[in-house]
Amino acid sequence: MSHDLTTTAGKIADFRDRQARAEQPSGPEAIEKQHARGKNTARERIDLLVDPGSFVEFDALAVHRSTAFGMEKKKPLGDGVVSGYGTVDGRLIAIYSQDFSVYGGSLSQVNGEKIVKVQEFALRNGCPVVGINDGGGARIQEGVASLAMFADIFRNNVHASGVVPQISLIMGPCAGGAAYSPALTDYVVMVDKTSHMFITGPDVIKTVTGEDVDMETLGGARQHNATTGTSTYLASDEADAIEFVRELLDFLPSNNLSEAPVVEHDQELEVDDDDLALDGLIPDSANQPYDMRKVIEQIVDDAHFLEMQSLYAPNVMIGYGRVEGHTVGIVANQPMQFAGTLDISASEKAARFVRHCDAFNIPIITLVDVPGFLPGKDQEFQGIIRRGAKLLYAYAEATVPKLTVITRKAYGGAYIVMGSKKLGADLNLAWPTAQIGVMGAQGAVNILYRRDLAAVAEAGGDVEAKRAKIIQGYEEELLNPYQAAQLGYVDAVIAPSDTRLQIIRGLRALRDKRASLPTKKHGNIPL
Ligand SMILES: CC(=O)SCCNC(=O)CCNC(=O)[C@H](O)C(C)(C)COP(=O)(O)OP(=O)(O)OC[C@H]1O[C@@H](n2cnc3c(N)ncnc32)[C@H](O)[C@@H]1OP(=O)(O)O
Repeated sequence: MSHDLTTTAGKIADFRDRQARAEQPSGPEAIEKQHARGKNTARERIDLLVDPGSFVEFDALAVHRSTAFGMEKKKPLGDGVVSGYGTVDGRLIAIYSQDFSVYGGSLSQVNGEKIVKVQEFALRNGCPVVGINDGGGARIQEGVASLAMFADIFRNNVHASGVVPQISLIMGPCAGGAAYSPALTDYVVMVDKTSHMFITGPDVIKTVTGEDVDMETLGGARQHNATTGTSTYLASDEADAIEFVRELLDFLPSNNLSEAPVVEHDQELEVDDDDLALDGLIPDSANQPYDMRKVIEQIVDDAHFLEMQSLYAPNVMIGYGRVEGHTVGIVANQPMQFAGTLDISASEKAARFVRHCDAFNIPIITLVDVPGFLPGKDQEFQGIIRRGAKLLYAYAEATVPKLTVITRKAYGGAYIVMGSKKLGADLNLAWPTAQIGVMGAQGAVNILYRRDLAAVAEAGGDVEAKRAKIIQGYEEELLNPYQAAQLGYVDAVIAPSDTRLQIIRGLRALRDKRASLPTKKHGNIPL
């Protein structure tokens, strides 16, 4: 519609037209097509995420500059990404959301510049960035101009890492090099069935290797949550994904110089019945599992634990809770899964979480019941030495308050790794059921008493009775918390029922902790 642009009314009307076109750059059919795929539009997603009416858009009228393949004839306003800032529970976030209806949400030079603008806004103003991905990667028609924008985005991702939280929502395809931007961010939330991430797609794989694989198997949300560890959370639908992100943001500070929001919480400083239940948690037999989640839930306010990567390496649990309204990061061995051993996946999962907490001033509570690193050729050949070392590195490097509670087993290298005193934990507590030692009784006795046991066998004696006796002696003498307590490597042995109160007091005491590392450009974590 043409307006009389010599008048103010005409100019306003023309502006309104442009606004309307920018809101629906591909028309109502494209919106219906998106809905038919079970997906929201780019704008609907932003509306779901931010507080009502808080979104302020940047570059709604931007258009691409390409002329290849007749592109000049189709220049949708906004160029395939909606970007700007808004608030979540009143706190500022920067946001961009790819619009699949415009050139498949692909990244052009112009819409890449829009994303870069949002990243730079976040870095300057110290707010989290949420990127909603639903696109076909580099815009093919723009060639290297598009690839170069990815380089800008990746560089910004890296520069923002540890300065502002970065969260990626994958709500459609995220393929090729494009997948590396989410990979560089702190959290990757995927939606079951409708989101896919891969570096090379099924067609390329078929051509190069001859393998047949479908998109869901190759890079679906379940695969990235359970197998690759790329994704933080498997959302059942888009609303669930957005709810998770809103809650996650609530646990995090806006940047590395600010504190996470503190929630009013009246904390009872008396041992209550739920605390007392922990006294009966540990089974008499060291081989019997129990659910470490019960300990976590007893420690955090309202038993509310927001777990990250719950489907990946479940032998270690990581996530956020609050204690007296303050955010804490929890790292906990889970005896219900592979006896709580540390394998490569668990080590890497926990290491990255510890580093994230450290970057954002979030105290770390470590709950230990670990029989050791997972033995086996497979783990050794895949580099458990190099990759397990990441967790050591992360704990030793972290300067935030670190509290460790040993509930049962803490053997060998795994004892050292899991927030041990000499690795730099501030407060180390152990339950009377703790077994701190170089290894479990069975292994120790087999090594130390091999000859004695062989001699008994040769003499026709009862080897098993002898073994049981030595094991009992070993357990009584060495597999307890008291040697560590005598040496000062645990600060106190406490009743399980005292754990919540001790953690509250410990966190209060450590609230103003100051610690720093030697000045350097950066360390060189084994990667
Ligand atoms: C650095 C990097 O990013 S390298 C990666 C480069 N990108 C890729 O390899 C992915 C290319 N795209 C695809 O494989 C597919 O389009 C998918 C998987 C993303 C989506 O598949 P579908 O859901 O079947 O959608 P479809 O293929 O019809 O694409 C939708 C529209 O987006 C367009 N489109 C998709 N990807 C791109 C792209 N990278 N550049 C330009 N246009 C694209 C399609 O041409 C199509 O346009 P049309 O509606 O005008 O026909």
